[in-house]
Amino acid sequence: MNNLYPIKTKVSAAQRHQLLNQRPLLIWFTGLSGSGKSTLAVQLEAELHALGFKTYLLDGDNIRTGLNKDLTFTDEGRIENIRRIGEVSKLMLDAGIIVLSAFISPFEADRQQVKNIVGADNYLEVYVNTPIEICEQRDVKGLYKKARAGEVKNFTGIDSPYEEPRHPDVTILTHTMSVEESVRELMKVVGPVVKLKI
Ligand SMILES: Nc1ncnc2c1ncn2[C@@H]1O[C@H](COP(=O)(O)OS(=O)(=O)O)[C@@H](OP(=O)(O)O)[C@H]1O
Ligand SMILES: Nc1ncnc2c1ncn2[C@@H]1O[C@H](COP(=O)(O)OP(=O)(O)O)[C@@H](O)[C@H]1O
Repeated sequence: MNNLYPIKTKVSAAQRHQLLNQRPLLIWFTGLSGSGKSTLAVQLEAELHALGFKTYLLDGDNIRTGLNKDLTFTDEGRIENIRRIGEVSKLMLDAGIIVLSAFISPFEADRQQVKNIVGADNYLEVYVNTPIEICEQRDVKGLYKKARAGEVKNFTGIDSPYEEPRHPDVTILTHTMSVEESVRELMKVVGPVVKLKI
């Protein structure tokens, strides 16, 4: 750090967390486009919120249209996208929030970097493992069709790589499970970590 002197606040992270009465956590969803990241993150957030947890969902639409609107889908663009999201997540965790992040995040090194940024204890990786054939059949946004036609370049799984997570905390097979079953699986893992208030 060059000539930078971060201020020392009077309120500590622990005090903020105590006031909110929860343990912050980053729930990091990774998977192909159309795998089910947003669907699961939206539903899981709704369930946590209904139980009284303070949450925030970060996904492509609220980040790539705002903070990261200068970034493309080249490898470099994706690397910087994930780095910034890791830093934003860190700030939100410091504030005491349970953060749900839904980004393709195709590179293992970048996911590891996020884990390092926020601290391993605060990071829970969810691999939304849906075969590309199923994602392509779903084609929720019509992007696979465009990518096959060459109208969208550097599309993940077609002409841009997706590296499978090596050690995900949870793997969800959306092609064999309903959304409800998948969220129940997630709650089983997330619940004990954030210490459900029941
Ligand atoms: N070339 C290319 N490859 C992949 N995805 C593309 C591309 N162009 C646009 N989109 C749309 O952008 C969403 C993925 O953005 P992410 O920020 O999650 O991508 S990444 O993590 O930086 O790889 C992705 O959203 P999801 O379908 O929710 O994954 C697409 O809607
Ligand atoms: N078990 C499941 N979990 C998540 N999505 C599922 C599941 N089964 C079917 N789907 C469907 O798959 C699609 C996933 O789209 P979306 O959540 O936008 O994916 P992504 O955010 O990864 O691009 C949705 O239409 C959703 O209804």
